[in-house]
Amino acid sequence: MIEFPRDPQNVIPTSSVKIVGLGGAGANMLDRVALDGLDGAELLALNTDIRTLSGSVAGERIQLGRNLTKGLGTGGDPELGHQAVLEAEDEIRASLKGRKIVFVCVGLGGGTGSGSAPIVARIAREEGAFVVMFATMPFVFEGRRRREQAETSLNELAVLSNALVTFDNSRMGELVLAKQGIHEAFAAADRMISESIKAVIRLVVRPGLINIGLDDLMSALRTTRSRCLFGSGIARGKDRAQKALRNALASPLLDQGALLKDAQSVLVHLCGGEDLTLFEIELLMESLGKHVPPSAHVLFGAAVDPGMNDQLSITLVSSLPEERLRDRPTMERAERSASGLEPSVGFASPLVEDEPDPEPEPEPEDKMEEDSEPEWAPDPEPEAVAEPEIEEPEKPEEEPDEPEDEDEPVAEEVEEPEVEEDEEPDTPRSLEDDGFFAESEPKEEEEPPRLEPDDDDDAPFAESGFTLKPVGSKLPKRRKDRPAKSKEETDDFASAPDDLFGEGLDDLEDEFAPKSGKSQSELSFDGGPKGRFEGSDPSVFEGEDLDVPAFLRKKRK
Ligand SMILES: Nc1nc2c(ncn2[C@@H]2O[C@H](COP(=O)(O)OP(=O)(O)OP(=O)(O)O)[C@@H](O)[C@H]2O)c(=O)[nH]1
Repeated sequence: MIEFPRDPQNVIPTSSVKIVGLGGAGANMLDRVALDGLDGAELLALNTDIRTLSGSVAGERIQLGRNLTKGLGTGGDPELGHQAVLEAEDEIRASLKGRKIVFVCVGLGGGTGSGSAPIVARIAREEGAFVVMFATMPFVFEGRRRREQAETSLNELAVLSNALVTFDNSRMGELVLAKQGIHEAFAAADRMISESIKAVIRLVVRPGLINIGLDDLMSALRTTRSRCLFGSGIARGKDRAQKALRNALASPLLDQGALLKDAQSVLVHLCGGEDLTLFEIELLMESLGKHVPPSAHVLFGAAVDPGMNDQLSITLVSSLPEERLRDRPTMERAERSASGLEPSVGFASPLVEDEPDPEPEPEPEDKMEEDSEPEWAPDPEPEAVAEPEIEEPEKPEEEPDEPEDEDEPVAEEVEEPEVEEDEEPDTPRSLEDDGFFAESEPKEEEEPPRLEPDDDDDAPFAESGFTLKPVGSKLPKRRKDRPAKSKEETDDFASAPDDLFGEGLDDLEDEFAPKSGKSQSELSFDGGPKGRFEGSDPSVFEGEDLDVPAFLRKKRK
């Protein structure tokens, strides 16, 4: 018999792939991709801020707006970002020349990223590349202005990119615990994005038995105003196909697989070692079929990689229109609320399906398998990688699955989960307003914070599901008479966390300083009973009573 070697079709060499990071957030995402390790693909960082640019691990860096911003950021002005990138257009074009596929990572909402992303997409398209845009939307607490800037840019990107993958930072903030810092929230978001980028690159770049082409990818991510649904899991050993699928569905971006129920197309990629069997593939696809609608267009790809040894990985990519996302939690929360199964707001943990999956699964739920782990593994904390409850019979009393979160009852108090964009306050919310200084409140433990149903300030948290808990009315409001700040101070988010926390502490000091101008009265140290020394002679040395504290003796002189 003559052996016919299968030729991997449509393989894109990694050398024709470039990953571009725009602005501060893009640079951080790029760093994450590089640190997580991605062989072959070249990295290019573009930024106005020379300080951030020089710290980037990207092999290639281009400064934007050399003459315009002179090495500084744009201070949150997308128009400056737009002009700045035009200054470097020739350099960027030269760098992207000949690339077949260009991935662009950007955090929308600031000036450089929002202003330059559409231009970079245009240049890459003009050079003949397929452009996949990974964009984050700002956290809710960043305020309306940033969100509007992000929306404007997103609208342009929807037209200019071939595939647009959006991530909501707020949503990804759910990967960190309430008490973790904002840096952890960003880091968790970056890890998730990095995993998604790597998975998509694997899908289209790695030679496969059944390849997923760029057109398939485009079809899976076609919806313009959508959120990316992504999950990736890996497992080995007995039942590895089932375990890998379960781990992929455990990704918070899939809400335990619940969001796939509305997906119109789902891209599935399997990768295993040389022992990958057809039976495993069939089993896995059959199980997946229970999570996606029968009408969904399932794009399937598979690859054999000897390096996987006995492991099997599955990657799921899909997208869901934003309006569906808005509707869905509302309905689910209302239903659960009515059934008493769930607090009416604040789905801080990934959603659990209302009805258990009828599919009986052999694995016990009480532990994560030793030989399997979700590939994204963003957070060592237990609830982030909790086993999906899709296979368990209904256990209503176990539904709120985060007993360790002492702030959880706060969510139960709120009865009005829905907040429209328009209802956001006009002025950007400060971190103080949103309760970021919970830790600095000394009496936090004694007096648990209460969100009132009519408390508009706190409502955006309900919508976002972001797990940093507000302490509501206990915190001081930003002072109206604060002197105007410079543009960089106000808008350069690259330094925002430190700035904001610093400012916040100042505010707290100011707010709690005595308003009357009177100083606090002093406790008297002398004159009271002296306990066991009562009646004994004072210890006088060189005319000074040593029993009186030194600072009081000084005062008396
Ligand atoms: N995921 C993630 N998002 C970030 C990070 N840093 C900032 N962001 C988000 O990205 C948005 C834009 O921030 P930057 O990228 O720093 O801003 P820029 O595009 O460089 O613009 P300017 O600094 O205003 O010139 C912010 O509003 C945040 O929502 C990060 O490290 N990770």
